[in-house]
Amino acid sequence: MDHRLFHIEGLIEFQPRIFRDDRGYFMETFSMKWFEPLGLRPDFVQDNQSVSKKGVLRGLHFQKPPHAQAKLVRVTTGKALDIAVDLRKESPTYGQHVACVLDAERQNVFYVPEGFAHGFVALEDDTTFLYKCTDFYAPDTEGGILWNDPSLGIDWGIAEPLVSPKDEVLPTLEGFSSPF
Ligand SMILES: Cc1cn([C@H]2C[C@H](O)[C@@H](COP(=O)(O)OP(=O)(O)O[C@H]3O[C@@H](C)C(=O)[C@@H](O)[C@H]3O)O2)c(=O)[nH]c1=O
Repeated sequence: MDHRLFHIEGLIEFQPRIFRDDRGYFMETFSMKWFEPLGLRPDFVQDNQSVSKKGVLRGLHFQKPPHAQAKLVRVTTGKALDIAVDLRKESPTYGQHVACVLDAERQNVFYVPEGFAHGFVALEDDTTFLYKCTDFYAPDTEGGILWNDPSLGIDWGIAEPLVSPKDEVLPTLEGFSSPF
């Protein structure tokens, strides 16, 4: 299993080993052994799955403390451009983001710790997005940032994504008081 770090501390991309043979393939999709050498032990308590048509954009979302979530995300069909925006007030990279393409062929996995807003756009039809979370769904604590806030400077690579009404009215970063 290889991993890659980014200019924003805390984000990790994992590339699990895929064992192919005549039957197909086998792979580990999560192991605590990926995290322990990095000094981490995320306590995942919920798994989620969504399917999106090409051009669907979900985000940018987070849950506020005490129900903040770290997420371990991947796609099993299709492809997604995944975005994590650093909302940690004390972080030198506050407001900056990382883009990570998640690809069902590569089977790469992206770890987004607490303190980030997270979102993705489906680059193909039937993009099946799976993720583990370290806290339960707590709708009263949901928050978000507007996906096309110019101050974020995110290149989503798609002109007119399909966005939920809820996500269209999220606030921009200006004047936003981060809970992290
Ligand atoms: C997130 C979530 C939603 N739901 C329900 C509420 C709602 O009726 C329906 C759809 O919810 P949403 O529109 O919030 O789904 P969606 O826009 O896909 O929300 C997700 O977006 C990505 C980017 C994330 O990072 C996730 O944490 C989550 O916020 O599913 C749950 O039951 N449990 C959950 O954990």
